[in-house]
Amino acid sequence: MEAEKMDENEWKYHGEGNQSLVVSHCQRCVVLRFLKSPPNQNKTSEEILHHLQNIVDFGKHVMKQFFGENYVHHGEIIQLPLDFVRQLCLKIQPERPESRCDKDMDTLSGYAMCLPNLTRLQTFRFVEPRPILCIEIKPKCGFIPFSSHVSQEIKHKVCRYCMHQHLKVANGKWKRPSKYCPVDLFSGNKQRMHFALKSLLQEAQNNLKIFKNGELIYGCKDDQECSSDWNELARHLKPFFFPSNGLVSGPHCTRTIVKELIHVITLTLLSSTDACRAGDMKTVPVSQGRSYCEASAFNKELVRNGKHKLESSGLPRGCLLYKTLQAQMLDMLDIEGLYPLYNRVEQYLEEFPEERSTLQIDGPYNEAFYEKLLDLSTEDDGTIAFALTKVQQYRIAMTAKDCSIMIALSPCLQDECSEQRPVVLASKTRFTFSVSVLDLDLKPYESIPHQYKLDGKIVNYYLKNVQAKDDPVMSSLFKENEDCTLVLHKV
Ligand SMILES: O=P(O)(O)O[C@@H]1[C@@H](OP(=O)(O)O)[C@H](OP(=O)(O)O)[C@H](O)[C@H](OP(=O)(O)O)[C@H]1OP(=O)(O)O
Ligand SMILES: Nc1ncnc2c1ncn2[C@@H]1O[C@H](COP(=O)(O)OP(=O)(O)OP(=O)(O)O)[C@@H](O)[C@H]1O
Repeated sequence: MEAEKMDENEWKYHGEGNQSLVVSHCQRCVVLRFLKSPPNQNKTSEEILHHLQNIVDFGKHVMKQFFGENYVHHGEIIQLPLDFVRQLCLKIQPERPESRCDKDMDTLSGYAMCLPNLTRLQTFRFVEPRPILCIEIKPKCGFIPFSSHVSQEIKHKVCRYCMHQHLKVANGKWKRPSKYCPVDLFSGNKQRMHFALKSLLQEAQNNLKIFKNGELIYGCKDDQECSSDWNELARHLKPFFFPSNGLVSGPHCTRTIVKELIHVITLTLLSSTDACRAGDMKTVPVSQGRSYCEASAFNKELVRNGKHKLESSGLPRGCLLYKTLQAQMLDMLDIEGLYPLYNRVEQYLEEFPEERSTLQIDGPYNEAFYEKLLDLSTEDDGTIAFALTKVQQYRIAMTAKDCSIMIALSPCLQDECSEQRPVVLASKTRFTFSVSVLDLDLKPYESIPHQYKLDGKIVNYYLKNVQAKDDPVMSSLFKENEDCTLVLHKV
């Protein structure tokens, strides 16, 4: 891309999260990703460049090893004319959701990341006439903590996402709780995965978005403005799934189309389209801990029907969900076991601040950094080296718990499908597809105390307001002492 010929009119607002804002090119399959920061907390150009370099290095040298070459797109840093960036910022400002405007896009440094547009198929450089559907899923944490450091029994039974839902609804972040449970999605069991995906379609929150030809057609633009009209969605999807059947309509048709969509997403999520270095590394056995969440609506339904055994078929080793789960499980000690180790590192840094760079706390995220992550021992020998390895592994796990998966699908005729491109079959169509992972920015070392506090809040809220209400004995105990934020232990 020629930076000097940049024209803001060729770019449009695409989306944003808490840390970055993304614009897409109208003709080419690329996006620009800009960092964001709170007003009046602008970083210097050098700091922005350093941050972006860290993001690229981390994707290239670390996350590619965990996820595989094809799934990760680390992108490159681009220096843009400041005038272009300022004009672009003005142009897209009206498109931005209000809830994201507490932070401003960086317009002072001129640096951004240039990445492939993952809402397009990865084999095409230019926007092409072929219709493309893209499903973005932010799956969140797919396992129940197995660490012996966990102090509350509930954490061994109910997953963090399901507990967190209650706090989020109470705080007004979402109007309704979602029935989605990540442990079902990561189970590898098709029935459970179908249920999880259907729940995401019912209440997308910030966990599901659907794009058609690069445009958002389903999901939340804003925390307030969510599109969840299945009839409208089916209207968009019909040409993809039933290209020659113009007559089918009505609720039955909507359900059929949504079912087809869920089926195709499940198959692509279970497909293996890449190998990776860490794939051969023995990380954490998926069988550790409980394989289902007690709060999952799917599980509750089974229990209601007198069935008590939830199946988890396990994920195929090569699929992106498996790799994501393995990376998430680098959180072996849980934040409760990790926090004292973080404090050990902090204490050491207080004594030897000059060691911060040798310890690679803030990078560089290179081959040496990756190599140190491979030590999976959990036996604490009291050293700073042990504490640091666990802290860095925890940061990787947190990153994998917050990343998103992009599935791009394009219908193809039988003779069009080449052997190089994976294909997935729906009942009336076949699709070529690509699966990628995005938002792999390493979570900051400094966020660990926040994680510790948030964990306590989520669990306490759940115990006090949800579990206690389900349990008459607990409920009366809480009523007797409304101030009690302390957690009750089983006797
Ligand atoms: O802590 P969580 O699980 O609420 O995750 C945060 C996300 O909230 P979510 O629960 O997905 O709605 C949150 O997403 P939203 O901004 O709420 O869409 C961010 O992704 C946040 O990451 P960062 O700290 O900005 O890098 C995420 O924070 P991290 O914990 O990943 O740092
Ligand atoms: N390479 C890409 N291709 C297409 N769309 C993208 C790409 N990168 C990001 N996006 C879109 O932009 C949105 C915001 O990007 P991203 O998730 O990286 O932001 P973030 O601020 O880091 O997120 P978070 O809030 O999770 O920290 C994504 O949800 C996705 O829809």
